[in-house]
Amino acid sequence: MNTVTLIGMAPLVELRRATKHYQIGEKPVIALKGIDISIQAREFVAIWGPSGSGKSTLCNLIGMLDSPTSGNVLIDGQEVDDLSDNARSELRNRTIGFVFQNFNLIPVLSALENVMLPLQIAGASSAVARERALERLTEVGLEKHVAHRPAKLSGGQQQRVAIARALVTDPALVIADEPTANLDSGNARRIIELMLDINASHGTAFVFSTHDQRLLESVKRRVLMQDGEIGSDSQPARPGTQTRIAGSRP
Ligand SMILES: Nc1ncnc2c1ncn2[C@@H]1O[C@H](COP(=O)(O)OP(=O)(O)OP(=O)(O)O)[C@@H](O)[C@H]1O
Repeated sequence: MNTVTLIGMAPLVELRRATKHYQIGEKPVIALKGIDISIQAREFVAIWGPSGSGKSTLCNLIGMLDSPTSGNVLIDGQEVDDLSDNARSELRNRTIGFVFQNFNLIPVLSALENVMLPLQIAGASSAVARERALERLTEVGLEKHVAHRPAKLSGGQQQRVAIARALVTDPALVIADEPTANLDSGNARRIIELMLDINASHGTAFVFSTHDQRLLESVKRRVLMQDGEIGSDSQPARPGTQTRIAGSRP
């Protein structure tokens, strides 16, 4: 499996002094206050922190789903702002896969058809899409459930389908925004373990967000968000760094 397609000297994704302001009526909301962060190829990064601290906004900027109010986003050293909308979408589709809190599967399609879809949209034949989708569903442990529609699957199984779908185009990076928010603690842990396994075996980089500190035990690089800024408890990307889990929720 050819997962990592961008292996330049530059980070996979870099944000420089990125801010994000929203306007609610008259009231401005400053969601990000000038973030500097680099995600390297093959990294596994947890973005954690309390509700409203800016985790989703940060994930959206890293994944090019949204643009910063000021500052820069670079993908493999290339300024995203310099790209046309089409070039930007093409780069995003080629580089990044997404997993969402609500799974976002298409209810009338089977697990297999859901996973085939990104490849078919990208122009792959049904035969190729089917073969690759089956491989990914097998990797996430769902080879016996390929014909099931989402409603016939548990939450944990639906999220596995969503992970298989995110991986099917062989992205260098998967962004998972609160992927465990709708799962019980056992399934939540298994989803994190699955992402860690895929990261270790295929080199796919992962950025996932959570407000649940208990899910951070196995994750070496943790970025703490606090009021739109990166907090001082964040762990830098250093191989072998393992940190003590602090006792209280952020
Ligand atoms: N589309 C929007 N319009 C207005 N304000 C927004 C919008 N999206 C986010 N915000 C605000 O920006 C701040 C950061 O929100 P964000 O969703 O990034 O935080 P979060 O840490 O992901 O929170 P949660 O864990 O609850 O999802 C919050 O004050 C939020 O209300």
